[in-house]
Amino acid sequence: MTEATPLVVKLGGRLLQEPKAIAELLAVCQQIKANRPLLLVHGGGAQVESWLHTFGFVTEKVDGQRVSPPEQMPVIAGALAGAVNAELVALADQAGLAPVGLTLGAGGSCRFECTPALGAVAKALPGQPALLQSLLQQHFTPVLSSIGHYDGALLNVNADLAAAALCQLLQGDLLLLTDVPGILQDDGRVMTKLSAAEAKVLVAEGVIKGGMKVKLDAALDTAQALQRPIVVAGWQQPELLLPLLAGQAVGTRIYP
Ligand SMILES: Nc1ncnc2c1ncn2[C@@H]1O[C@H](COP(=O)(O)OP(=O)(O)O)[C@@H](O)[C@H]1O
Ligand SMILES: CC(=O)N[C@@H](CCC(=O)OP(=O)(O)O)C(=O)O
Repeated sequence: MTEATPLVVKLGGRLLQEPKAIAELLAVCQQIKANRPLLLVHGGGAQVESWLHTFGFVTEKVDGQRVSPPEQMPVIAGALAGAVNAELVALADQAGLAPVGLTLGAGGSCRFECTPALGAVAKALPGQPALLQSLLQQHFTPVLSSIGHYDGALLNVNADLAAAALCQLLQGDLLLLTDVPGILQDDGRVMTKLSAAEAKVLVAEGVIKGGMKVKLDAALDTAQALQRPIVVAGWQQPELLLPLLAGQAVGTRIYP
């Protein structure tokens, strides 16, 4: 990965429920930020699930994406753009990252392509880079939730797809951190490399599915758009992130 190219790191929601792991990861982020601009994008699917149940809603996912009726959006946004974003900003501040909490629509950073079959769900597309570039130039760390908006209404975007759009916007590198050490074969081993053609076969065989299929789509789309590999890796071993960024075989590198 090139020096001074912005790095977009996506954190899955379950990481934010592990205080020790998030503290260790943010300490590594501080080291990364000493060398290159850093932007964090977070999920929070587990937190959304818990909030929706507390408010008496039933919720389901279709192909890894949450069906989001508009009447559930205040709760979904309350969890993602409210509690989870504010908590991550607080922890990132403590770690010295100078964070700025934002949603995807801030400064027109993303545009949105709605998926009406799933309710208020949308895919994010790259929009205007000026706000994020200006924050990065001033050494802030933008911290984005995956909440968007269109026509005055809130939208729920899968956080991997949100990170992909932001990475394409900034022509950056993308690191998708999740609760498994990479994309796994059916025997449980991590695949160190994966091409678009190989991925197609593994999806057809049902080896890659659900949330990992969405992550794979986000990675392939970005790898194709920027003609550079995208990494899916685990957050459980933050000590491997600096070697990963130095080019060592950690997690799964996805090639266009
Ligand atoms: N081939 C695969 N390799 C690894 N994980 C997979 C695979 N297929 C499906 N998964 C599932 O995808 C999950 C990661 O996606 P997701 O739950 O959306 O993570 P996150 O919340 O970090 O975005 C894994 O925990 C696993 O249950
Ligand atoms: C449309 C859609 O599926 N939105 C996701 C947004 C959060 C997310 O992606 O969280 P993780 O990264 O922790 O899975 C959701 O509601 O769960």
